[in-house]
Amino acid sequence: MMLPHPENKYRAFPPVRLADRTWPDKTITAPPVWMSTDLRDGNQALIEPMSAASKMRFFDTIVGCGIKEIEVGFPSASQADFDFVRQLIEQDRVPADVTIEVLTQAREDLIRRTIDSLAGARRAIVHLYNAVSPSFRRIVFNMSREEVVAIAVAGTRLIRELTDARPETEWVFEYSPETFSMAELDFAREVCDAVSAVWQPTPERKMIINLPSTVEVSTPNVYADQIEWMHRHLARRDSIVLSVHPHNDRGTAVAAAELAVMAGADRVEGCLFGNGERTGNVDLVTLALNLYTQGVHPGLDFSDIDEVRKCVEECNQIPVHPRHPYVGDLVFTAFSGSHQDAIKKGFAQQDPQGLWEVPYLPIDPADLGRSYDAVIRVNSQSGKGGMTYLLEQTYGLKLPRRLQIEFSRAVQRVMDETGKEVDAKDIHAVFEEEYLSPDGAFKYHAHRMQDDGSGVKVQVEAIRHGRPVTLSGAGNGPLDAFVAALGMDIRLMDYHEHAIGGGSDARAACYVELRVNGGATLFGVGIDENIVTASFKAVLSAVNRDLQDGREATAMAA
Ligand SMILES: CC(=O)SCCNC(=O)CCNC(=O)[C@H](O)C(C)(C)COP(=O)(O)OP(=O)(O)OC[C@H]1O[C@@H](n2cnc3c(N)ncnc32)[C@H](O)[C@@H]1OP(=O)(O)O
Ligand SMILES: CC(C)C(=O)C(=O)O
Ligand SMILES: [Mg+2]
Repeated sequence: MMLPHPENKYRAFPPVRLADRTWPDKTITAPPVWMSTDLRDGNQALIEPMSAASKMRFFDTIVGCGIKEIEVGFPSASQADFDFVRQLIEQDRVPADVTIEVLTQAREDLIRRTIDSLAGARRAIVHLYNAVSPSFRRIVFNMSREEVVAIAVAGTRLIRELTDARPETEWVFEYSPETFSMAELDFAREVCDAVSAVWQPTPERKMIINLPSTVEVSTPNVYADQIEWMHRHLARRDSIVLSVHPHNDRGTAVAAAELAVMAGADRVEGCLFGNGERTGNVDLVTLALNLYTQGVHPGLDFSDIDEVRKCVEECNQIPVHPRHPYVGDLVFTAFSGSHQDAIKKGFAQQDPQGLWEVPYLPIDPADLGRSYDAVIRVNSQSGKGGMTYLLEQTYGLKLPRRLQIEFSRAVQRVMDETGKEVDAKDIHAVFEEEYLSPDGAFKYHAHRMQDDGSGVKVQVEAIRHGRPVTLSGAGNGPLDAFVAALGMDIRLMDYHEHAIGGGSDARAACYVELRVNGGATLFGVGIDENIVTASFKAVLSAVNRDLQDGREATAMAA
């Protein structure tokens, strides 16, 4: 089935005539004022609006993130919203540097109730809105342009009158021409100018004009043009905080907000992780961290982002998507081999004091309180990089390169069988089974060693096929003597060792690559508190693997 033809049902949103637009050449060098509307726009979009306890928990989390303006509800809409505002004020829950905000329609009874809800507030933003776009004027209000302007002006006048009568509160006024994104620019300006003419803001006592993409209907460059146009044409611009409020209907709210700030916006309204009506409000966390990765501090704290997410998910009862920027479960995870390889090399070479340069990771997960362990995950698309990274990070095992290649085949076999992702524990289990298995033909028991300066003699007590045996040999060093004691055709091709852990718990890991009976080379691994014992165990590990592979070894005949 094809989608029906759209030409007769939908039309393109017209571009803005702004040939001398300046925003494309701008960069963002300072954060905007952030306003969280989680408790209003976010809350009104929930299947079940939050309880007072959840709202309070969410409020404290928003404060903890460092957001200084918080829209806490629509107090004329319900007793619950009214009571929550009262609770914040009466219980003195609002820190001195935080301002609460409330929304109201431009209707007299609603405005009166809204102002009542704020009695006793130290500072408050009263947010008035009415829709201005042609379709809303026609479909929702059945009003002319003049009548729509009159609603806004009357609402503003009443708020002015009511707030003037309560000078104990520091009042800030915000006006939103709702549906701005779909409105004629000259009319949006006309309404905003009419409102600011009533409020009479000054550079010392600014008002907020908030230009929402109530519904996102165009590409973000068009929204940026709309904002730049308003930025240039609004009356009393020096007395106005120009705010934007993008929704995400086309999935480009973050881009729209960023371009809008480049176009002159001073302030952004949104929600944490992008909750909100329909496809959501713009995600403040993504915006803030996008800035952070450009070297501009957003002035917000997401250093324990998982805690913030937990609160938001529990209060909203909506999970954050696993691929959500910065916070999703899978965003610091690489499954594919070439990504894992590059990330592993990046971490190894990253200068802790230098510029962040780990491939594929635009941000250091540690900055967000997320752990490196979550970075690499292994499934059938993965190469050796991921699995060896996990072994090193979790178990301190630093496999030499050729062993990595050999071992990755063993892990791949397991994944091909199960078809599932494996974690560090699973990988370690495969490693133990392959290299450290106690079930091999040879088992080390004990050894004695003599070094007379000209050579080394060893006597090794071992179990071979369940029977105790004593093996003796001499050589240039312990390993040479031990290989001689085995009486087999063995060539030592490569040898690596390193310590695991430190202090009294330290152990040694030895990796040997042997050619047994002229066959293909293979690795053995030994781990022990004693470095010599670890090397003997590594040789036996390789020999056992050779025997297991069904290759004939001279030892079998002995
Ligand atoms: C884009 C946004 O997010 S805007 C915020 C939206 N949020 C909410 O609506 C949540 C809270 N709202 C509510 O609980 C209710 O809508 C209330 C209590 C505010 C009002 O409820 P009601 O009185 O039943 O009115 P309702 O919401 O249905 O609004 C419809 C009426 O308000 C008028 N209206 C709508 N918006 C506005 C406005 N901003 N200013 C003035 N009048 C408005 C409509 O024209 C309509 O009038 P009509 O009945 O004469 O045709
Ligand atoms: C009230 C306004 C600002 C709003 O939420 C919107 O237009 O999306
Ligand atoms: Mg909104």
